[in-house]
Formats: sequence, structure tokens, C-alpha cells
Amino acid sequence: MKTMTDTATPAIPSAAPAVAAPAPAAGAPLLELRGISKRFVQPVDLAGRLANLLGARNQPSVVHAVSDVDLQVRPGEVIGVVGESGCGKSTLGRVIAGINPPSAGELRYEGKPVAAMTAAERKAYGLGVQMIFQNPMASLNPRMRVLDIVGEAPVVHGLVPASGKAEYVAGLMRQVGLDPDYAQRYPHQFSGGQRQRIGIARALALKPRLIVCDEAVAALDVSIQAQILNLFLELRERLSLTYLFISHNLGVVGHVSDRVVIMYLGRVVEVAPTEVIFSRPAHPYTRALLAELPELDAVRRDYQPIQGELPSPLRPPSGCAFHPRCPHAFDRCKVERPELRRLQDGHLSACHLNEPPAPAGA
Ligand SMILES: Nc1ncnc2c1ncn2[C@@H]1O[C@H](COP(=O)(O)OP(=O)(O)OP(=O)(O)O)[C@@H](O)[C@H]1O
Repeated sequence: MKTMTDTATPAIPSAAPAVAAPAPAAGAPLLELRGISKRFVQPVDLAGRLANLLGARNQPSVVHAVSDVDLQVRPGEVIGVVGESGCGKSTLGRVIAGINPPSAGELRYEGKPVAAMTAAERKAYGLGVQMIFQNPMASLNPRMRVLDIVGEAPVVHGLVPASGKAEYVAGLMRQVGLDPDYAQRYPHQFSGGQRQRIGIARALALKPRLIVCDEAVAALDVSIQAQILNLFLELRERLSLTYLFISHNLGVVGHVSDRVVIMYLGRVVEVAPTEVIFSRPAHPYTRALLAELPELDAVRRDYQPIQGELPSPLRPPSGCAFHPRCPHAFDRCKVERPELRRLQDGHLSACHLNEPPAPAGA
């Protein structure tokens, strides 16, 4: 059977946003994270346990995937979460979407702590926060038709009667740019971009307020990435959606986000409006990520690209976790972890170099 393909559109720029994003609504946060941490305990194998018993080594078994993250997401806002592979972005997204419970801290949705929600409130939260994944082929059941992939959950949750399912699915398919005549087809009969549109329709079917997009365009060709990003922005306008956009690529995130959160080894190291991240990055790690982008402009020309490998979250470095890779590290960075400090309204950074100089004579 014929495979559908996407038409070509211009490639995504590697830096500043291409589409002017409307200012997010002010007011109470839709989602709030207070000191959120997520640790995974890794099972120690028999040899490791024996070695531990004999004192031959002290095998750490706790992965600090996310540590002490504070964040407020306002309704209508698009927040980009950026960092290298393994820095805790997906774990943070999964905690926000309720897939993994946090190990510590408080998650609040629509002003209520999730841990203290009634069953009805928890259901509203579960439907209100949806997640879209990187690989649509892996996240769509290959044996289900689009009609069921998109339409099953809203019927189960009573959002639409079974008799109205076909019409509901057809409306969603149109909304994401798919021909409703293909509702009887299976995922493998669509192109990569079209499959991601099915994933988006499936998320929209539950009428979410917040969508966590985890590397949602990373597996797509560059021209298709631009189409899907533009679709996210159109849907945001049309449906007043809020997004958390997770990506290792600062260029992709810059295209869609109002604010960017930079993560390093489980911690937030910089937060700022997107244009500030690109024009006045304060953290050496953010500058290193900018240096990786193909089109270096004059401002970024002296940024140093990232050196070496991400350390293991089993053994985070002492002090500032970035110090072994930081071109500006000095003695204090090795022993004292810098706090996330407010530099200006909406701009926070965790680097000793950002501290104001001590007053003369102090
Ligand atoms: N279920 C789990 N059990 C044990 N460790 C985990 C689990 N999930 C994630 N981790 C570890 O937590 C750390 C953060 O992983 P995470 O997937 O959140 O990072 P990421 O920034 O999203 O990376 P990627 O872009 O590669 O997905 C990694 O060291 C990872 O191995």
C-alpha cells in the first residue's frame, strides 16, 4: 500500500526563534516543581555485593537523575529543556507527566500538590498532562489502526461516546494535517512525520493542557522537523496549549520556546527567556552548547565547545558538577556547588563567575 510523505518546508534555523511566540498569559502557574529529585537505585550484581562485603570497593548504586529542580510553568508558555544525553531531561519529563513519581520534592498541578490529589483530581491531572515521544514507530501499537490509536483512550475515559469516536478521530486527524480517510490504516503505512502527527493526535484526543514533548522531532528529517515544530506552534495558538519541549539541541528548542532551562547532570544550571539564552548566556555550559550550533555568529565566536564526556550520575563531581569540563573552573568550583542565582528578572544561573564582586574593603 502507498506510504504517505510530507512535503518539504524550509529547514529549522539553528539559533533564534523563527516564529514570534505570543507572550504567555500571566497568573498562577499551571505546573510547579518544588525541589523535585528523582533517584534510581541500581541493582548491584552478585560480584559487586561480594566485593562490597569484603570492603574491596564501595560500589555506589544510586543514580541521581534529577536533583532539586524548581520550576514554574505558566499557562500558554513553551519551556525548552536542554542538555546532553543523560543529563536527566527525560526523567524530569516523566516525573512531570506522572509516569515516574519523584523521590523528593513537590509537584503541583493547577495549584494542587499531586501527592494530595483526590482520585478525580488525579485523573484530571493524568489526562491534562500528555507526553509525546521521540520514536513514533515505537510508541504506536503496530497492530492498531489510527482510529483506535487515537480514539480508544477518549472513549475509555468518557470524553466522547463510542458512537462519536469516528467523527472525533476524523476531527483530530484534520487538526494535525492528516487525511481522515486514512483512519483505517496502520502506523507502518505512514511516513515518519505522519506517524508523529498520529502521536500528536493521540495526545490531543485527551484534551490536555500541557504536553511534554520528549525529543519529539529528533528522529525526523530536518525539513519534516520544521513542519512538526510549526504544527506544535499552530496547535498552541488554536488550543491554548502549554508545552515542555525536551531536546538535546538548543537550536531546535530556540525555534519554539519562550524560556529555556539548561540542565547539567540532573540539575538546572541556567534558566532565561530564549532570546537571553542566545544573546547573553551566563553559564559556561550554556555557552558550550551554543558553540556546538553550526552557525556561529560574532557573539558566540569565542565560546568554547564542550570538552570530554558527561560524568556518571552515579558519581557526580564535587562542587560544581561542570568543573572538570569548564574552561573557567578555579579552586572554589571544585569544592562548593554554586547556587542557582537570580541575575536579572527571569534569568537565573548557577556559576561562581556570575556572582557580583565583593564590595571594596569587605
Ligand atoms: N529507570 C531507570 N533506572 C536507572 N537509571 C535510569 C533510569 N532512567 C534513567 N536513568 C538514568 O538517569 C540518568 C538520566 O537519564 P535521562 O534519560 O533522564 O537523561 P536524558 O537527558 O533524557 O538523556 P537522553 O537524551 O539520552 O534520554 C541517566 O544516567 C540514565 O541512565
